[in-house]
Amino acid sequence: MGNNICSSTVLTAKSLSKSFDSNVALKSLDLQVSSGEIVCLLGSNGAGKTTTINLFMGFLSPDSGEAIVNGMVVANDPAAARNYLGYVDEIVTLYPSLSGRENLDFFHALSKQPSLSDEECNRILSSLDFPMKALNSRLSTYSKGMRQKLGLAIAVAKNAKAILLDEPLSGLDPKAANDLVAVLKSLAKNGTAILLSTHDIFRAKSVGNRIGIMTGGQLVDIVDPNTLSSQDLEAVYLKHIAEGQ
Ligand SMILES: Nc1ncnc2c1ncn2[C@@H]1O[C@H](COP(=O)(O)OP(=O)(O)OP(=O)(O)O)[C@@H](O)[C@H]1O
Repeated sequence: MGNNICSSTVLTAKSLSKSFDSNVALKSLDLQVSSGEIVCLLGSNGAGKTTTINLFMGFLSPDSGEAIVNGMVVANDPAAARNYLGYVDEIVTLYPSLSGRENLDFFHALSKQPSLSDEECNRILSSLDFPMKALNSRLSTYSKGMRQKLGLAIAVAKNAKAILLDEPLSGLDPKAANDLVAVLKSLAKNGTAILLSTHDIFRAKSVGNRIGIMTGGQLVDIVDPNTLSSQDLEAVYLKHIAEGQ
């Protein structure tokens, strides 16, 4: 992990399973993500990545097993578990007619924190390399990369122990994707645990400390990207996908 933060487990999945009728979306997932660590879930459509994130967020209840956040079983009190979490989904669901600052203040208030001073707001947004001149513009004028940074700012402002991102790289241009990777690395360096889903093998390699490969609702492999070239990682991924079909 290469930082001085004492690492501890923030996210744990224990034999976590979820089906929708007869469709097994997630089968007996065991996974841990520690403070300061970035874990990428890589898998094709329908592999179970979003279901995993939704179970950690408490948006879904498991059929069996447990999603645990900072020692709390999420299903016992999803709202309390979410106090420790930041969440950035693919479309970054924020209020389009409010400004960036108004969105930040609104979501910050929902997490029952004291209001953010201008100084704190500037410090957080600058650390995420957010273009400050856009802060008072309506969200509907923001690019996806800017909305993601605002979503991350909401997480940072509430001191989230873990941030979960569902497909954050899809639809980003290469510079915005590079920016996001840099921001996520810097958040992890400061001790945040990060779990993200992606289809992008090469970005997963550049951002992840570990890469979990999922197919058909199962975590079939966890690889250390530092031990593999991009080509080898792609070959391992494609082999698992072929075996899962
Ligand atoms: N709310 C739901 N109702 C019914 N089936 C669902 C629901 N959510 C997910 N599924 C099914 O569960 C399986 C896993 O879906 P999931 O969204 O977790 O996959 P994913 O890896 O995130 O895929 P993608 O890359 O396409 O987002 C799929 O077969 C999907 O159709």
